Amino acid sequence: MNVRGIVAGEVSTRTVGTEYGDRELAEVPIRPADDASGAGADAVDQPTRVTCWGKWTESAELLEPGMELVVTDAERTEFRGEEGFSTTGDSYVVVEPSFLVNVTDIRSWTECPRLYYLNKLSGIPPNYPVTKGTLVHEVFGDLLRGRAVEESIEARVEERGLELGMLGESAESVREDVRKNAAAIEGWLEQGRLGKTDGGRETADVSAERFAPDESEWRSERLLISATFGIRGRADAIRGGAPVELKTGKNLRKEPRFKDKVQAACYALLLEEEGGEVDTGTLLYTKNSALERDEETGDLTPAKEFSMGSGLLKYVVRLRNEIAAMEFDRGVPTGYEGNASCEYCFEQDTCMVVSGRLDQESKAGQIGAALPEEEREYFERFYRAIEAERREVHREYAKLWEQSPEERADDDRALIDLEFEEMRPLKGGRWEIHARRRSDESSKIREGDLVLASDGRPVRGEAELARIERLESEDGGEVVLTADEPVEATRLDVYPSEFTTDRQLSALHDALLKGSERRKDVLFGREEPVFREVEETFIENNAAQDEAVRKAVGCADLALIHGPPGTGKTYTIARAIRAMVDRGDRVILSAFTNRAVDNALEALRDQGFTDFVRMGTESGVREDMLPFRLERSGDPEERARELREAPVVAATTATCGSRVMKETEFDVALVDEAAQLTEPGTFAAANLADRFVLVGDHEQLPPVVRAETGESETGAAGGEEADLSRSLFERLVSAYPGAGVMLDRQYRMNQRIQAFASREFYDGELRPATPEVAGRTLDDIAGASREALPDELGDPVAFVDVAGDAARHTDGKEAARIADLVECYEAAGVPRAEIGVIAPFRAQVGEIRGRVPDDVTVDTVDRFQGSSEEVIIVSFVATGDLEGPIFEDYRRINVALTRPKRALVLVGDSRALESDPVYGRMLEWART
Ligand SMILES: Nc1ncnc2c1ncn2[C@@H]1O[C@H](COP(=O)(O)OP(=O)(O)OP(=O)(O)O)[C@@H](O)[C@H]1O
Repeated sequence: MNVRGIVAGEVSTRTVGTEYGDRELAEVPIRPADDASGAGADAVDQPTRVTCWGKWTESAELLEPGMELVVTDAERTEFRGEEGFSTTGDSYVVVEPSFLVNVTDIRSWTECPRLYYLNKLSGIPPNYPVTKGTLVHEVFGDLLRGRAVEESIEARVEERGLELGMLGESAESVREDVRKNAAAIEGWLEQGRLGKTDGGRETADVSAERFAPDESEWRSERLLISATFGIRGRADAIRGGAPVELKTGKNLRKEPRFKDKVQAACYALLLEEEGGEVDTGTLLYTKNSALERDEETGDLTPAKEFSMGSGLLKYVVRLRNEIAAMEFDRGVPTGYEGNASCEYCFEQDTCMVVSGRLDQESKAGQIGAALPEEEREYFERFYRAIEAERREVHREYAKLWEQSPEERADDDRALIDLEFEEMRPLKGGRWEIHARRRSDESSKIREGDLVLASDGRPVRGEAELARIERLESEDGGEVVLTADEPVEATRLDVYPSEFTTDRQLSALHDALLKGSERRKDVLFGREEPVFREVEETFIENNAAQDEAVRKAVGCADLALIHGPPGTGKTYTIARAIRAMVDRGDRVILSAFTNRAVDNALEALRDQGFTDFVRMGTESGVREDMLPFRLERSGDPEERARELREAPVVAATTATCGSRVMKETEFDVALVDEAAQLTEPGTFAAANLADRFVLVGDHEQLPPVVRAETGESETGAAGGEEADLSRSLFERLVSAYPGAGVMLDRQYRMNQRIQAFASREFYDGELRPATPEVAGRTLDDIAGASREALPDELGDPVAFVDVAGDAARHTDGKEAARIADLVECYEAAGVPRAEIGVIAPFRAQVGEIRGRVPDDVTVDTVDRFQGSSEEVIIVSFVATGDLEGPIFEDYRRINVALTRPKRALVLVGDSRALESDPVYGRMLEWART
């Protein structure tokens, strides 16, 4: 039986005499979880005790009250009349099982806990050995899938042209390198095909039959997630049910390296959880085959097998527990936890620098002066906040097994209704998977997303990471996926990714540990930002825009452009970039979303400037910008030159944090949608340049933060997450008002429409740019007339009162009324595609979508930011005395109300809305 619960008090350890001699035990008081399978109904919520024997005391000693604990194969015990549980010989003790530790992290933790931490901080370094390693792995996968070796090498090296070019490598020398490593793989596969083992001592007791390499027994790259052990990873390959790991280094001993065994053992655990029996692991050291026998002594066989004992499996779980326990309170390892020797460590210097700069205790010691206290404190705060985000991502993972498929679908986290149709192998070894939808349920899944495609069981079944190439929303709609491995997909799940957390952490690290002193002086308020006088006039007809361009061009450190809705941010950005390029600056243009990046490029093109390259994936970049997209594959030198020499490079902030981009430098970083970026998220772009210009509006959507603010789960005072929800843009606007300009003339809304937002959010300073804008109405649209509208919709701003029903997140009556309104506008001659409907909850979005024609855009506020329509209808789903916030915060209301150009209709329950002061004022405005 498995016991799961929350640690409810202090753990006590002692030694007792048993019939086998003295043994250690640890007693852990726990509160069993509701679903504790073994606890029995009567024991639910009753504190009880788990006794952990022997080596498991090490894990038990890591426990603190509040942590979660799982003991597998526990047995019920009674001791002095008290019931409890105890570990058995088959048990595993798992600390904080919902914290999913990566297999590669467990591997670096065995080398040194500090290495694990350093890897997390600085991300994967851009260097040739890393890229070569990836290439060899890719070729390995290809060979297993039956691709010819030369073809694979050729194609894989070509694909990484840009990356290799930035590292200064030539295609020919890389191919040669990879070829040498691939020889080991090929030789080994060949042996396998002949039904032989490699003859090493470790394999003597492994029968050849068991590994009789029937092709169907092979699988390359397999994503494995364990709910029980809290471990996740991608195995390089699985042969006859056992893990095979590829290492591009050499190993001249008979035995695999210990850390490599640990890694293979992790995969073995993951495979065993699926029901297999794993008793061997194989490590393939590809460099061995590239060595000359007469120059090296030792065992040159690349493949080394070892037998997988239960002792090793338990050991890796204990290692994993150390990581999970340390991460519980987001601690920082010192290196003393392990017994590695710093002397032989390649990372010793980095380790000492990080310890020195952050004044951390470390086994390697410290070098260099510590950062000023405020910077260390800042680092600490943001580190913790980012790690809190990571925890939230892990919680999302846990939902993969905690929620039923229906619950996941209701939560918009999965499409569970697919009918699998067919799979086709693609050139290059990938697969194209076709399926059809059986309903038109909404979900968060979009084209271009990476999802977990499965046979219906994302954790225990067949599951693969797949990209959505096509996703039709209606019943019977087509779904096309591409994946490295075939999977008969009937279900797609949102794949929780730590990508953003990882990138934020390394941007934070780079900003503080590698950033210029001058930049930090300004960021930390020790020096004021400096501006050069710029005499030139850039924009004749808009004084604020013109000043914004002058600030952007003249800043020595930073400039801030505050752009309320429709004030020409994009136009100003394009003008500023041209002015900078004229002065000889190289510019990185970035934004939070692909859409904003493409919009800014479009504005540049409209202004006659096209000397830019667009970084991004094919599915991320908008079609009209694809011709400017920098192809990653090709000749290394050529590709790198294109990136290094372009006067303007455009990419999302996420891409700015990539390894390739870290190899480039710019004079200026111009970042749009900066108010939606966290501070570290902003650094990802700003780190690449000497100066930066942020453009945004902190009165619209803030950065998306998953972790809740307030009390943190450890009970410590909250607030650390709050740092992430405030953008650097917002902080700097209030710290240096003089460094910013607010664009105050809007080119979008009729005067009536903008009045409320101007007063409520922009101190009344937002005005229509021209009389034409101020006086816009539906009559300006060809074929449309306000005359044809019912009286209540005659004014550009209207309110339609619909008494709320009691439901929390939907309102059918309101949805029906909105469908009527859409018809009215259509009848009055407004094209459907010019009508947008905004609702606060996804459920209501679904409710409305079912009632209006497809070409009317219906969505939540977040999806509307940055866009506009002729007519906007807002559904409030307000009810009762407004218990919860409708639009989460008022900034969302600002976004909703500023999307329309010519007509705005608010639909809601006036009694409910009046109970809130801001909505009350909104009603007053809408009704006058
Ligand atoms: N100085 C100007 N003179 C004439 N037209 C302008 C000027 N500035 C902006 N516009 C026009 O106003 C419209 C809105 O500008 P733009 O798209 O740059 O706004 P934005 O602030 O980026 O909008 P959003 O709030 O949606 O991000 C565009 O059609 C643009 O061409």
